[in-house]
Formats: sequence, C-alpha cells, structure tokens
Amino acid sequence: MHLGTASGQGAIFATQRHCGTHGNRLVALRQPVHHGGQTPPACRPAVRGLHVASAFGGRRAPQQQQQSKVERGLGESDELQMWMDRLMRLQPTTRSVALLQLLRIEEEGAYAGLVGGSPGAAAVAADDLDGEGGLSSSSRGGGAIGADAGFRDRQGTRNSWSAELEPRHARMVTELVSGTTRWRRRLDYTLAALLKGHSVASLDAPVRNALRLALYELVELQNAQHGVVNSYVDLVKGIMHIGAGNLTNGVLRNVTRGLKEGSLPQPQPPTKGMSPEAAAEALAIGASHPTWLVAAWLKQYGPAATMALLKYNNSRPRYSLRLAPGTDAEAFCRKLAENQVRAEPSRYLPSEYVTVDTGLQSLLREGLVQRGEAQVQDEAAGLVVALLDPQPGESLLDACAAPGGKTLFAAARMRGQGTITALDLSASRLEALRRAAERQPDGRMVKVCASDLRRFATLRIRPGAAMDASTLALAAAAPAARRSIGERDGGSPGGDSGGAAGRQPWHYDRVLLDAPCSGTGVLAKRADMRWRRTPAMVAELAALQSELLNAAAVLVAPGGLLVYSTCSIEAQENQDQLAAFLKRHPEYALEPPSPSAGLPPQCLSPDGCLRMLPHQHGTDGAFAARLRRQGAAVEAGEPTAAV
Ligand SMILES: C[S@@+](CC[C@H](N)C(=O)[O-])C[C@H]1O[C@@H](n2cnc3c(N)ncnc32)[C@H](O)[C@@H]1O
Repeated sequence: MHLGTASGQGAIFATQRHCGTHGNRLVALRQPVHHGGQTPPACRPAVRGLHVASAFGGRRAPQQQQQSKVERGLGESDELQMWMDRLMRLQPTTRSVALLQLLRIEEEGAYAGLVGGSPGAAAVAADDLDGEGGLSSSSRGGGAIGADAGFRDRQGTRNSWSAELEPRHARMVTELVSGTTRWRRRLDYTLAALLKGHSVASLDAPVRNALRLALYELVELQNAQHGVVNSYVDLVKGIMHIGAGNLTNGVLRNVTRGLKEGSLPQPQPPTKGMSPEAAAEALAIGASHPTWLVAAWLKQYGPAATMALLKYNNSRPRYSLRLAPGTDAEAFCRKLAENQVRAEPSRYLPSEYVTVDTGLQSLLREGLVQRGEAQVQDEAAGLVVALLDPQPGESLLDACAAPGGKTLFAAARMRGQGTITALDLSASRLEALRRAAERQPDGRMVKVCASDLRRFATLRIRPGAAMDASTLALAAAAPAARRSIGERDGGSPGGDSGGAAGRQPWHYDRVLLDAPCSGTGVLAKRADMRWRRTPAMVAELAALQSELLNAAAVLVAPGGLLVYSTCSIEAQENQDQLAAFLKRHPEYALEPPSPSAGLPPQCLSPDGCLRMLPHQHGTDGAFAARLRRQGAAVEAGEPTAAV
C-alpha cells in the first residue's frame, strides 16, 4: 500500500483518497469511498481539535453527517466513556483489554500500579500507595488496575470483563499496559516523527493509545507484525470509524517498514558539547522520563547514578514479602522453592523479609496474604520501622498510616504490647487497615482515627484513648486553615510550648510521620507515576510535609522520638525538609539509629539517616530521619493511660 499524501507533507495515510493532510493540518477527509462494494462510515477527524476538510466544500454529505462533539454535547471524558463502552461490547482480547485500560487511565487518571509481568496489581496496592490525600491536585482514581483486577465503569458497577481472562492473558495485559505506560515518551518520539510534526497528543485517544500499544509490541516485544497491525487497526475501526482505522494502519505500516529497513526514528543519546538542558532532554526521551526529573537527578546524583536510576526504573521491579512473626525465613524460602518460586532472605532484614524473584503472582493467587503468612512490602518500608525501633509497651502514633504496611510491622515488632494510633486523612484506606489489623494476631493494639494530622494535633487525645463516635467526629472535622499549627495558634497545639516541656497526657513515646510525597523512589513499580508528577507538585508536597512535621512535633513526649520518612528521592522532600525542620524546632536533634535496631551501615547516610536508592540498593527509594525531642528520657515499657 502506498503511503503518499495529498499535499506531500505527510506520509501516514493508507488510503489517500479519503484520508490525508490538508496544509499542515492532519485530517481525515469526509469523502465517500467505495470499499469492497460498501460505503464505509464517514471519516471523522482522528486528530482532535482539527476540522475536517470536506470534499463537500465544508458541508457534510447528508448520509454521512456526523455531529461535532459540541453539537453532540460531548465532553472529552464523555467521548472517552463512549469509546470504552464500545470496546466493552467487543469480544475481549488481551489487546482490547489493554486498550481499554489505557483509555481508563486517561479518563480517570487511574493508577496504573502495574508490574513487569509476574506480581499482580493488587499486591502493589497493598503496600505501595504513595498517599496523595493532602494534595489538591491528586488525581488518582483509587484502586490499582491491572490484569487481575476488574474495573468499574462510571456508575461504579464492577465489570468482570478483564477478570474473565485466563492468567496468562491477564499477564500479557499487564505487560502491555505497564510497558506502554512506562515507555510512553519514547514511543511518542517515534510516533511524532512518523506523524511529521503533528503531535501525538492531537490524536484521538483510541488512535493514540492503539498506536502506542502496537509500537510497544512491534519494537519492544517484537511480536509478529501482521497480527499486531491488523488487530489494532480493527480495534480502532471497531470503536471509531474507518478514517481512524486507516490513520492507524498508515502509521503502523510505516513502523513495520522502518523496522525492516532499520530506519525507524529513534531518540538519540546525549552527545558531547550539548548544553546541560539539551543533554537532560535527550536522556529523558531515550529513557522515557520527564525532563525536569532527569535534570533534577543529574544535579543531585550526577550522570552515572542518574543513568543507573533510569535503567532501574525501566526494569522489572523486585518484590519482597514481610513474613508473619515467628516465621523462619530460610525454611519459608525452601518451602517456596518446592513450588518453583525463587526467593531468598532479605539482604537488609534477613529474619523478617524475603525477596521473591519469580512466581509472586501465583503465591498471591493461592492465598498467601489471606492466610496471614506474609504481606507484600518493600524492604525499604521495613527499614523505616527498624529506624523507628518501637518497643513493646510504648505508645506509638503512626501519623500518616494508611494503607498500613508500616503500622502492622510496628505492631509485630511491639509484639502486640502497648498502643498504636493509626491516623490518616483517608477514612476508606484506614478501614482497609483496620480490617488487615484484625487479621494479624498483634493487630488488636491498633486503633484507627480518620483525621487531618494538623487538626488532630490540636485535640489533646490521649494515646490509646477509645476512638468513640464523638472523638472520631471531632477528629474528622477539617482544620481551621491550611497553615502551620505554630502560625495559627501563635504557639503550639494543645498548650505545648515547644521547648523541653514536661510530658503531657496527649504525648506519644514515638511518632512516625510517613509523609505524603512525590514517590519518585518507587517509579519502577508505578508505571504511570512519572507522568503525573510536576515540579509544582513537589513544591506543594514539600509545603504540606513541613506543616505535617510541625503538627507531629508537638505530639512527641520530651525524650521521645519522631521519625520522618518519605518514598521520595528528592532532596527538597528529604534532606532540605530535615534541615528546615531542625532550624524551626531547636528542641529536636537528629540521632543515628540505635545499634540494637540492626540497620545495615550501607543503608545509612553519613549523618545517620536512612537513605535507600533504588539503583544502589535494589529496593524502593526511601528516606527517613530519626529525631529525638530534648527532655527527660521516656521510660520504655510504661503504658500510657488512656482516659
Ligand atoms: C506515604 S502514605 C503513608 C503510607 C503508610 N505509612 C504505609 O506504610 O502504608 C501517606 C499518607 O498520608 C495521608 N495524608 C495526607 N495528608 C494528610 C494529613 N493532612 N493528615 C493525615 N494524613 C494525611 C495520605 O492519605 C496517605 O495515606
């Protein structure tokens, strides 16, 4: 098939008689074309926001009249919904489900917590939620999607379409959606070159995502060309119109030709003499990351570490399991090996965690988590709790607790003795935590409370207090203003004067502030997160983190401990945040972990903070600082009264 253009400016259309370029606009022409004796449906623009250059002098052929979005009263998201509805009416295949998932991500900003093949999205959701609850700009749709997960339509009805797929097909969907999402920028570079200057963003969503999926299959997975091209063209035709299908076909034929001839446009690596900005851009396109993030890492970590990090983020992530207390890690791994699952005790927390190479998905499917034998949790999360080092009999406030991975590990370390208040802004995620705590023998010590920490810090609620309806209602009210507690009150909440004051009834022995953050340490596991973050968001999060730190600071007993942690690897959210806190709060001092906590030295920075870097440690990225509040030492083991 010849791919020429009406104007000679583009080379992407398969059937120039009815689809072509018009000036510098990419259009699908509304021209009746006889196709196998049948008149196909009219071409609608496959490129958003562009008008149709009609063969009828701007008027529409009556039999092909197609209303514009405005005429039909369709918003962009209505249109997406319409395409998704049409997709769902087709016979499900891995490709149609993958396309649907990508459209859903576009529509809802749904979280593509997808992993590179083996483990299911549900596993990721259990542990790795970054918690954007405090971010107004948060767009997470709530709930991971993935091969095993069904999805909900707009009315919230559970749709089991994807769940009907066999496990091997479900794995393929995961591979397609996560790979396409991860490599989106690099794929778009190639597509944009083939679109001859037209942006990929200007294509209608089904065309854009079908092209990305097909390109990923052709280039990365090297799947059979004929099947790939035909399937995606048919899908697009099936839910849109023939013009969109032809556009898809034209681009994909050029891809297959480019692959055959070795001329497929590919991003070029940075070269000597490039400006730092151009080098960051080239690196970012090649490794499919946002430029601002790569530029920030180049500054912070240098070129070699940045390249290693980019490579890590694009590779299959490693998963770990936290074992139920009392489990022998070596024996556990031997048992898994009998079932062809490769696992070994963790390098960092060898008696409590194992890392799983392959086969996690099957373990999860056969109920490992439900039986309470293990939780999916990254070792970096466990190391934060190790730095906190909670002791049996103490009072602990987990100030940003949901979904609760660290809360439950703390409960295990405290052997169920003492009190844990698990606080979070999100009541629904706390409910999941409450249910998980019920399943864990030592989880009875956990009481959940939905509240904004900035409000909670003003309420004088005693550690271990019963969370009755009136307390919970009090806690759930919004804070008066989104300013720092210190600013609002001209002092500290609860009458805490900030300095080395005596212990107050509402003080805790230890407070963990696992703050909402940009999550740049977990990009290998979160296929789409890299595209959701912006420098403005990081700044907004940093401001929220410092407010939460101020609130947490007044809840710690003199002599007690505050641990601040994030799963970000940005200095702005970590070291800079810590330095600013110590300036604002001279009553706190940074201290290294106690030797008994057993933190491996390779996980610590010279000043004693936990600093996990994915490319260096092979775990999620994490930062944590252990801050001691000056004053009389806490008597460990003394239970705090609940009134
Ligand atoms: C990083 S996540 C916590 C993860 C959790 N510690 C774990 O290990 O499973 C951050 C949490 O902070 C919560 N959050 C955000 N703003 C908050 C606020 N103002 N007060 C309390 N919680 C907040 C979010 O809802 C989110 O669940």
